[in-house]
Amino acid sequence: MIEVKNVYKKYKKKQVLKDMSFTAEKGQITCLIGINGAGKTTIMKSIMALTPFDRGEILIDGKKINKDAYEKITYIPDRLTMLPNYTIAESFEFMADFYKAWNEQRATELLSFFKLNQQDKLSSLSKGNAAKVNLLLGLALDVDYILMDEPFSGIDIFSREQIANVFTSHLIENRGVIITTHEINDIEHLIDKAVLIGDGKVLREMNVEEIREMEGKSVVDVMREVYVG
Ligand SMILES: Nc1ncnc2c1ncn2[C@@H]1O[C@H](COP(=O)(O)OP(=O)(O)OP(=O)(O)O)[C@@H](O)[C@H]1O
Repeated sequence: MIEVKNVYKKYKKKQVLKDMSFTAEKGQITCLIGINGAGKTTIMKSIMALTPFDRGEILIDGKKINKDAYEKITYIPDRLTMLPNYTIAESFEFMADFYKAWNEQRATELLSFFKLNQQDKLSSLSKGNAAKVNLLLGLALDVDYILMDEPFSGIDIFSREQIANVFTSHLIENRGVIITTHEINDIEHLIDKAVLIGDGKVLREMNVEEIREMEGKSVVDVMREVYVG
C-alpha cells in the first residue's frame, strides 16, 4: 500500500499541499482528481521523492522510500522524456540497460497491443502514439506500483480507448496504480478509488463501487457536490 500521511509542501511562498492524506492499495486503480494546479503532479513527485516535502510522511509497503523501494515503483510523467532521435527499439535498449526491472517480453506484448512499429522514431510519432510509448516504457517494468500523470491528456478517443483497455488487462492486474486526471468521464468505470483534491487537500476519498451501490451516485455526481456545492 502507498500511504500519504499529512503531507505539506511549499514552493517559495505558495503552500501547494496542506495536510494531504490518502492511501492507494495494490491491485487497485486510484485516481487523483483535481483542476489544473491542484497539486496532483506535486504529490506524485513527492511519492517518488523527486521533490522534497516539508512535513508529513509517505510510506510504500510500510517503509519510507529508499533505494529498494525504487525497484517496486515507477513514475510515468505526462510526456515522453526519452531522446527524440531514438527509435522505439532503441528506447527499449536504453530501458534494458538502465532498469533491472525491465521486462522485454511484456514490452513486446504491449507493442503489439498498441500496434506500434519498433522502427519508428520517437520524434515522428503522433501525440497518441507517443503517449502509448510513454505508457509502454513504464508498464514494461516489473514493479508493484505505477504512477501515471495524465495518461489520457490531449489524445484522441480511439487512443484513449486503447489505453483504457490496458487498465482492464492482465498487464495491470495485481499492481497498484495511481493516475491523475481532470477529466474523469472516460475512465470512471476503470477506477476503484477516487481521491478528490482541491486547494492542496483531499476533499473526499471514496470507493467508486461503494458510492455507486450505496448512494446511487457517480464520481461526477460527487465531484459536482464537492467542487460546485
Ligand atoms: N517547481 C515549481 N516551482 C514553483 N511552483 C510550482 C512548481 N511546480 C508546481 N508549482 C505550483 O504548484 C501548484 C501545483 O502544481 P501541480 O503541477 O502539482 O498541479 P497539478 O494538479 O498537477 O496541475 P495540472 O493539472 O495543471 O498538471 C501550481 O500552482 C504550480 O504553479
